[in-house]
Amino acid sequence: MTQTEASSPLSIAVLGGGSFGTAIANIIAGNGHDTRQWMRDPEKAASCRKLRENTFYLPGVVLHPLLNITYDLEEAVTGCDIVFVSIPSKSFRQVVRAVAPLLSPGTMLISTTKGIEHDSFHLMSDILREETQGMRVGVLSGPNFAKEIVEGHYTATVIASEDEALCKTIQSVLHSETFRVYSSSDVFGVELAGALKNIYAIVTGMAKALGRGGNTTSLLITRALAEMMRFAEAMGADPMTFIGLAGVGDLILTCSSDLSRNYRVGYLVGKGMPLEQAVAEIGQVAEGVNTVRLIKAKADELGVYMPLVSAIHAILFEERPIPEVIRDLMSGAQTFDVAYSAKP
Ligand SMILES: NC(=O)C1=CN([C@@H]2O[C@H](COP(=O)(O)OP(=O)(O)OC[C@H]3O[C@@H](n4cnc5c(N)ncnc54)[C@H](O)[C@@H]3O)[C@@H](O)[C@H]2O)C=CC1
Ligand SMILES: O=C(CO)COP(=O)(O)O
Repeated sequence: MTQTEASSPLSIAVLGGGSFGTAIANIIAGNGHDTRQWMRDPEKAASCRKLRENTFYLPGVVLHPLLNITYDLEEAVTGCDIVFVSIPSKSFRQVVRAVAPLLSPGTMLISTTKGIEHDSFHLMSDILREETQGMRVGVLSGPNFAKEIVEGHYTATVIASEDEALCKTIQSVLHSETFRVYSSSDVFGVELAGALKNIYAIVTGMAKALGRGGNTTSLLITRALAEMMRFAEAMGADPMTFIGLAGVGDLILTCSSDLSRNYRVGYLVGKGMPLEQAVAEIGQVAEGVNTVRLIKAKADELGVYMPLVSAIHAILFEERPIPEVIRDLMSGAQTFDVAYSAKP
């Protein structure tokens, strides 16, 4: 597929019946493409088709007439040029494995999932490459609340792929009057940024619950960025990616709004609710909870200094009292503000 081909209508599937899958599918249908959204639950699919509304995840939003909703995976992906995968990281591999034999060679596979696979530490693009052969792979990530996208708030995101033509196609397919798509060739950095920022949304949500103000939020977001960049560098990603939309852009958004499920988990735990109950209360995926465990283990293994990750891990999984953890954080060594320099 070339850039010029993207201007004619394409066949595009979105896997996942949640809030983000629905938001993305609605944009694509709005741009005139043959769009199919797959959700595994036949009853939910029938309800969305009948009501032209996803009352389960995005109530109040009218689904575009060109959006076809199905629970039949084969029907969803057969003959598709592009398949977006909007499935939580926990089930991502299982769904990709099921869809792989149904895809034509050269299909563009785009992950929108901001998480890391449990046990393997694989990112979603790794899974796409491992479970399929001969496909073109990309990652979509950025400051993108599904609810705000469908409400038409001006929004931008990032498509990351080493395949420049793929980036151009995705820019064309998603671009609208209210939605812009920037490109990056740093797949690993963009994907890592999307997963990492969820951790700090839990932290800032907790700070809000404890009555902390703007100074504290700013302190947390800025030091979170420093941690993210340090970790990225240790993992071989380009730290500069983290000053873009998928890095600091998404960090600011998710750490400052209770539209974020991760922020809300942090808020509820900060108010004294047990973690499991907080996760159940949210009722949608909060990827950061699992990501905290994985990043803490990886940072320890690599010897990367990540005091905020250690602190939130101690609160969520080591039963350390919040005031004690905050005291430790505030009494840590006072080091340099900015560790990166443009100077040689
Ligand atoms: N909601 C948002 O504003 C944004 C979400 N994302 C990311 O997109 C990914 C998906 O998130 P959401 O759509 O928000 O999640 P969600 O919690 O709203 O929905 C998840 C969907 O996946 C489905 N699902 C779960 N396990 C499945 C399985 N085994 N087989 C088939 N379907 C399965 C659920 O039934 C549900 O329809 C997450 O990784 C999230 O980080 C990215 C940007 C924004
Ligand atoms: O990634 C998001 C916005 O960019 C959504 O964040 P949550 O998963 O915390 O809701």
